[in-house]
Amino acid sequence: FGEGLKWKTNELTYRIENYTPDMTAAEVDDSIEKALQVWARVTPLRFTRIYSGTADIMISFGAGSHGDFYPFDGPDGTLAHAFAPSAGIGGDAHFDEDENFTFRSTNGYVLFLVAAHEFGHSLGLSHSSDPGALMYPMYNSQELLEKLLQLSSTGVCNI
Ligand SMILES: O=C(O)[C@@H](Cc1c[nH]c2ccccc12)NS(=O)(=O)c1ccc(-c2ccc(I)cc2)cc1
Ligand SMILES: [Ca+2]
Ligand SMILES: [Zn+2]
Ligand SMILES: [Zn+2]
Repeated sequence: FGEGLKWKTNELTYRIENYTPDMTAAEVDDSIEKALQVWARVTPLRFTRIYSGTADIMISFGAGSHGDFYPFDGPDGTLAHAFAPSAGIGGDAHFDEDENFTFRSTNGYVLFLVAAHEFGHSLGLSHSSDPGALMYPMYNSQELLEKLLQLSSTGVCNI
């Protein structure tokens, strides 16, 4: 997804375009904000939420073919994808509505973790080979959830 590009400014806007029925709107908002905070802690970036118009990072849920050239594949498989920094679709993050996203419980995909991973791509990062890394290509909730919750408490981070 066009890795390696960087954002020109440190002030980025994001917009949550729609919600998943798997969680309450407040839980989705909280998951997205926390996922962005993870990156705000380790970069000079600042994220501002907007409620209309076009944001740098447009966040939406969709299933199957949802308007770009990367249709989703039903339950499991691809969970989400995000586009590297650029105008238009760049930075946008799409989440596969056919997945069961959860707030904190592990009987589904923890939205906070998937979003944090996707926003890494939105910032131009590619995958890491370190299995403990947030940008590891495989979703592994337990270890990372502890690490990220510890991060949000101590501020130390080795993503
Ligand atoms: O990696 C992704 O962002 C997507 C899209 C994708 C597929 N191949 C590539 C290659 C390069 C970049 C993105 C993608 N693949 S995915 O299977 O939907 C996927 C999403 C999130 C995660 C993930 C979530 C949470 C943690 I912690 C670590 C990984 C792994 C795999
Ligand atoms: Ca899927
Ligand atoms: Zn998409
Ligand atoms: Zn990824």
